[in-house]
Amino acid sequence: MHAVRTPASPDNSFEDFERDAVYRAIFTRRDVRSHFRPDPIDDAVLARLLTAAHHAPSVGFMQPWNFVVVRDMGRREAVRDLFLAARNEELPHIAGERQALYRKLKLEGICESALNLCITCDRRRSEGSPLGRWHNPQMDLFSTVCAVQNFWLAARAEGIGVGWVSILDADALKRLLDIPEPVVPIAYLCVGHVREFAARPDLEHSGWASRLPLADLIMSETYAGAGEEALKAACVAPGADR
Ligand SMILES: Cc1cc2c(cc1C)N(C[C@H](O)[C@H](O)[C@H](O)COP(=O)(O)O)c1[nH]c(=O)[nH]c(=O)c1N2
Repeated sequence: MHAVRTPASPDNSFEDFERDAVYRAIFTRRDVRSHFRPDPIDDAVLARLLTAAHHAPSVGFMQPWNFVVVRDMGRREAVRDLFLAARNEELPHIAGERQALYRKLKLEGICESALNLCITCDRRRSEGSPLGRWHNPQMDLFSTVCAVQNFWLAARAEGIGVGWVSILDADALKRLLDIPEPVVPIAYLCVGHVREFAARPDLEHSGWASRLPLADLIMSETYAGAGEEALKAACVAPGADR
C-alpha cells in the first residue's frame, strides 16, 4: 500500500521531516469526544487506518485482533445507553469533591462521530503454541492495545479523531455486538472527522488532571533508584515534554 523508502542515512534513521511528522502525530494526537463532524470517512482512509493497526507488534506474531465496524445508529444509541448506565455506576466511586466535575465531563462521542469501531482480542488465536505467553498469558491483550495505538496515531496523521470509551460494561457490550465468549472487547472507539484537535487533553483543560513531570517517572537501575540526572534534565528540554 505504501512504498517503503530505502533509508538515506547509514544509521537507518528517518529524514528530519519524517521524524518530525512521527513526533507531531504523537504530540498532537488527542482523545476526541466533543469536536466530531458527522461527515463519513472514506473507506480508503479507514482501510489505511486498519492496515496501520494490523501492522502492530503482537506476541508470537499472534495478531489477536478483529475490527468490528459499527455504523448503525440504533446500535450506537444502544451502546450510548450502556455508557450512561456505566457512568452512573462509576460516579459513586469517584471522590466526593470531584463528582460534580465528573458529571460535567464529556466522556464519549458515540453518536456524534462518523462511526464506531470495537477492537477485540481473540484469546484462542495462538492456542497450542503460546510463544511469549506461557508465563504472561495477558500479552495478547497488550498486543491488541498496540494495534489500538497504531490506529490512533495513523488517524491523527489522516486528520481523523478517535475517542476511546471504556465506561462500558464489557459483558453487555459483547452481547450487543455478538462477540463470542473467548473474545475480549479491548477498545470501543468513536472515530470521525473533527472540527479541531484540542491543544491539550480535555481532562487537563477541565482541571481533572495534568501531565506528570517525566523526570519524576525515571528511576535508575531499580524501581527505587535515584540518579540519571543528565537524562532527567534532557527530558525537560524545550519541546521534549509537549
Ligand atoms: C485505556 C483507555 C481508556 C480510556 C481513555 C484512554 C485510554 C488509554 N480515555 C482517554 C483519556 O482520558 C485520555 O487519553 C487522557 O485524558 C489524555 O488525553 P489525550 O489522549 O492526550 O487527549 C477515555 N476518555 C473518555 O472520555 N472516556 C473514556 O471512557 C476513556 N477511556
